[in-house]
Parts: sequence; C-alpha cells; structure tokens
Amino acid sequence: TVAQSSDDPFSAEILQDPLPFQERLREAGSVVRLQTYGVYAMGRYDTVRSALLDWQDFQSAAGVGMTDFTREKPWRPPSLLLEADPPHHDAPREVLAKILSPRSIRELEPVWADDAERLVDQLIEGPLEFDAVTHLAEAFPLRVFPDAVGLPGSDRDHLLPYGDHLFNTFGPENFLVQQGAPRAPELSAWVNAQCSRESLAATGFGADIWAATDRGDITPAQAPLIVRSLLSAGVDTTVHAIGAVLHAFATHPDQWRALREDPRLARRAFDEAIRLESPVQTFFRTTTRDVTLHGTTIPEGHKILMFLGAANRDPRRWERPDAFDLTRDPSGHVGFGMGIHQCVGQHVARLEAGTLVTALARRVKTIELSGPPSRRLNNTLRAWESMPVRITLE
Ligand code: HEM
Ligand SMILES: O=C(O)c1ccc(C2CC2)cc1
Repeated sequence: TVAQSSDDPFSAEILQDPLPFQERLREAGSVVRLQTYGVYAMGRYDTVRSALLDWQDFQSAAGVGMTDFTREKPWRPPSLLLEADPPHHDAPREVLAKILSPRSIRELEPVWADDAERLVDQLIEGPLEFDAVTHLAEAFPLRVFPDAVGLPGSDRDHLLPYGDHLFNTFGPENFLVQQGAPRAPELSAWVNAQCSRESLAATGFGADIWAATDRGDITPAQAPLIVRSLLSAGVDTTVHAIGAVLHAFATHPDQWRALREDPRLARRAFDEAIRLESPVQTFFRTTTRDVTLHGTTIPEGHKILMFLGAANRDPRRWERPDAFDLTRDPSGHVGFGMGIHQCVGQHVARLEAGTLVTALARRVKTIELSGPPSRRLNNTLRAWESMPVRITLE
C-alpha cells in the first residue's frame, strides 16, 4: 500500500511556510498519495531526480500543472517546450538553447553590468533603507530582460502579474487562481501581442527566434509561442531568485564579507540560494504507463507532483541542508529541473543575478534586514512581497 498524506500543499498555511510539510513528505516515503487531490507526491532528492530524467514514463505534454490536458482544455495554448515531449519538443528547444547559450549571451555581460552599476549608483544616492524587492529584485530584471527580448518600452510591468497568474495556474483552482482570473484574459492578450514579429525590436532574443523561421528551423506558427515562453518563464522566476539571494546575504553577513573578498563567489551564491529557496517549488508530470518507483506502483494517466524545494533540502543528499553555505558545491540541485526540460534560460538567470550582485558587492559594505520580509503566496513560486533592508557603504 502506498503512503498517504492528508496535507494540502497548496493551502495558504503550507504555502506560507512549506518546510514542515516537506519534512513530513520526505519522511512518509519515496512516493506519497496526497488524498486532497488524488495525486502522487515525491519530496526525496533521488526520487525527484529520477522522475525528472525519465521523460518517457513521466510526460510533460499532458501539462506540468494539476490540469490534465488530455481531459481538460488548458487556459492558454500549451508551451512548445515546457508542455511538450520529444519529438515535438526537440526543434523549439534546440532553437532556444542556441539563442540563450552562454556564448550567445556573452555580449550582454558588459551591457547588464553597466546597467546594474547605474541602478545601484542611483539607489545609493537615496535613503540607505529601502525595499529590496521593489528597488532591486523587481527593478533590475524588468529593466534588462524585456530589452534583451526586444519588447517595446511601455507597459512591460504587465509581465509580473501575467507570470504570477501563470505560475498559480500550475496548481489547483484555489483562492490564488481565483484572485488572478479577472485580469488573465487581458494580460494573456497583451503577452500574445508582444510575440509577433512586427512587435519585436530588430535585434534581441525575439528577433533571433523569428530569424530561425527564415532558416526553416521552426515554423512561423511556432515562433510567437516560443517568444511567449521567454515572457512566461523569464521574469517572475529571476525576480524571486534575486530576492532569494539578497535575503540569503542579508541574513548571513559572514557570507557577504566572503563575497566582497572574492567576487567570483557570486555565481556559486546564486546556485546555493536557488538550492536553498527553490524559487520554482514544484512541477507535475503525468504517467504514460503503470510505473513502479521504489516499490510503489503509480497507475497510468496519473499526475505526480515533484517537490523540487523538498528535494533541494533532502538530508539524504545535502549536509546541513538548511544552511546557506558558500563553501558547499551546490551543483546537482534540481532548482532548474534536470534532464531534457532543464531550464534553458539558466545562463540568462545567472548573468542577471551575477551582474546585480557584483555591482552591489562593490559598493555595499553591509546589508541587513531592517524589518520582517513578507512572502507573496503562489501555487508554484517561492516568492517575496517585500524585503526591507538597510545598507552601509564602502
Ligand atoms: C532563477 C530563475 C529560474 C528558475 C528557478 C527556473 C526554473 C526552471 C525549471 C525548474 C524548469 C524545468 C521545468 C520542468 O522540468 O517542467 C525550467 C524550464 C524552463 N525555463 Fe527556467 N527558470 C529560471 C529562469 C528562466 C529564464 C530567465 C528563462 C528565459 C530566458 C527561462 C526559460 C525556461 C524555459 C523556456 C523552460 C522550458 C524548457 C523545456 O521544457 O525544455 N527560465 N526553468
Ligand atoms: O514555456 C513556457 O511558457 C514556460 C513557462 C514557465 C516556466 C517555468 C519553469 C520556469 C518554463 C517555461
């Protein structure tokens, strides 16, 4: 018999503080049936990793949220990457992987480094106490990423509520989805309008995607959906990942000192903050046949829920899992997923966070919380509402 849990991981209480539930989940077994939703959950690192790698038994094409696309209509046309499996997944993935590769985005490094320095210079002219979510975690990605995609200047802040709602729709239709539903059609229409060739600048990730249609690597019908993938995945994730790394440093002054002594630590700090916080907490898969995992058989056509956040703090895999420790090697964390769907934008995310943290480390001597930070509840994202900080300067 399979282990059972009566917890609701999408309740406000557990979304506010998921750690006790995640501990219960890991201890209950490799595969645990969530009675509230009739889905199978996994929180241990080894089980999550093997499900991520086994795309044949655990498919994405039926959706990576609770909705089973073979039974219900998705609220938006499925992503050609996230919600697709080989062979359909192959060409869109190959096109985007090339456009977002470290070599392709290398030219952005000086541009973003300069932008980060200007943003930090402006910031430190003002009061040395401010909300790091508003003035850093949200401000920087919204300043650099839409430009890199090739979005026109105005109303780019639609991207945040669009992403917030999208990430809620991967969960059950609970209070969070109901909150975002009224604006969803308008936000979705706005995002779709940004993805046409004529809307996008002549250079940037968007133009590069459309150029791939001229080469026949993808079709003109596919191009807008692939641009939509960037606008869907590329903003809220980095906002809350940067929030996570700032929170980690603000609560570990010794690690901030270590970074200032050795700026190369910025990259490892980002991955360690992603391991610890897992801005993307969960994703689903759907079984393509009866699958037996660690002695538990999951019948065909069932949803499994992978708790990336729980796997990233599994004591079976990580020593002192709840510590933010820059001497640790965080590689192997599942905060960007693993396998054929592993985050294709991770190099962009690392560059964004790296340039901002490096610019801060040059000017800011100390950073600490000046009040309690508050969480923004979301069915999928571990997100920040506000983070009051106080800094001192060099
Ligand atoms: C720190 C920030 C980010 C985090 C934590 C993150 C996390 C993830 C995760 C966990 C997946 C795997 C989804 C799955 O297995 O079903 C993924 C896939 C993806 N990410 Fe990211 N992501 C981040 C930033 C970005 C950025 C900046 C972009 C675009 C520039 C992006 C674009 C994508 C796309 C298109 C996929 C689907 C890949 C595929 O299915 O082949 N992500 N991301
Ligand atoms: O292709 C998409 O639309 C897409 C949306 C959200 C994500 C999350 C995992 C970062 C990834 C891809």
